[in-house]
Amino acid sequence: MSDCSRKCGNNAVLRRPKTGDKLCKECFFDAFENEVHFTITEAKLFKPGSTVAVAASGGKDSTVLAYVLKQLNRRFKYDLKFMLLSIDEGITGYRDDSLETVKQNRDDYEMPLKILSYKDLYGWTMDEIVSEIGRKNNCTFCGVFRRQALDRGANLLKVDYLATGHNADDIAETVLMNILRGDLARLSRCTSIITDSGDGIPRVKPLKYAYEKEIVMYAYFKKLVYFSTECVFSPNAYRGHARVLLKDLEKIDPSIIMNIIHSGESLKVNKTSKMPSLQNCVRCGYVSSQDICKACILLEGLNSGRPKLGIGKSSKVKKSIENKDDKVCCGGAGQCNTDKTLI
Ligand SMILES: Nc1ncnc2c1ncn2[C@@H]1O[C@H](COP(=O)(O)OP(=O)(O)OP(=O)(O)O)[C@@H](O)[C@H]1O
Repeated sequence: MSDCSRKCGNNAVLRRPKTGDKLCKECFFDAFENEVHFTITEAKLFKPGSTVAVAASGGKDSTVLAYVLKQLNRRFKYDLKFMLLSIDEGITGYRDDSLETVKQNRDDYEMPLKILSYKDLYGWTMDEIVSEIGRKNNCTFCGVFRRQALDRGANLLKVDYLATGHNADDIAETVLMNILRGDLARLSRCTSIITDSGDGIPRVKPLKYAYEKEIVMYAYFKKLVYFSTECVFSPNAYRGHARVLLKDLEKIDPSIIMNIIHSGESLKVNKTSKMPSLQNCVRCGYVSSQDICKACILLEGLNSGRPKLGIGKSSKVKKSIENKDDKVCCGGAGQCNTDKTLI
């Protein structure tokens, strides 16, 4: 390859997927880290002196996130403390292996690690849920439970922020998905770099503008240890379509990813559109747009032998629950997410 475009005197070893610049390794690291730093400072993501839980799956995004945050904290004196928070969904041959990677990250980056499991929080592992529901709708359970589990973990650790490794591709995919579904409520909030989990601990996305391809390159050239196997259960089909579409568009012009994010950020929801109002779940207290939150409904279905209960339309679900004696979410087993003492 030719000379580094930054004229540092080194040979370029890569072409940046985001900008097309030909860079040497050091200049790429510098550019990547400076952009994440810019994202953090522009959005005032963290207050100095705070504690941040990094949601760590062992995958490339959260591994790079933990590593870069540590670098930037030292370089720019953010005065932050970090912890790793992992959710063990109970997926044999996938999460058990990736958690070993997270433990390695814990040692390498000197960040304390907390692991919470679905089994302890909800009484079910994903392996058990899949044996009930099959492979078709299992992502619904996993996504809903993980979101709540991360919030519970952040509360348990008493951190000031929860940082996730969502990258630019993830956000652009979500914008596309919400447009395709006509989901205005989600469309209006999916590009936010800071979101409120409902329990007062903000969720932040420092890699919001980092391209997935660059995250992989950064991890590769830094020789970071991460887990790259796909989940053994079926992927979310709808997101899969948005993903394929985005990858095709990226081939035509990589800046399409940023353009989609910026378009999503600029969208204003028409005031006449009906938006759900948020309240607290009457069972577990978690923030929800319905009387009973999605996690409690899914759990109700599992515990009452009707695992598809939470999969359909919410109006049908409500009717079905009202027709049943549903005073106890977990059938009295004491393992449902109404039991806050579990964490
Ligand atoms: N089991 C988990 N425990 C803790 N955090 C998680 C877990 N799964 C996902 N996350 C968080 O949510 C983010 C987005 O998750 P997603 O499932 O989209 O994974 P991904 O894009 O493959 O990211 P990664 O490469 O970090 O696994 C992750 O970067 C991580 O911060």
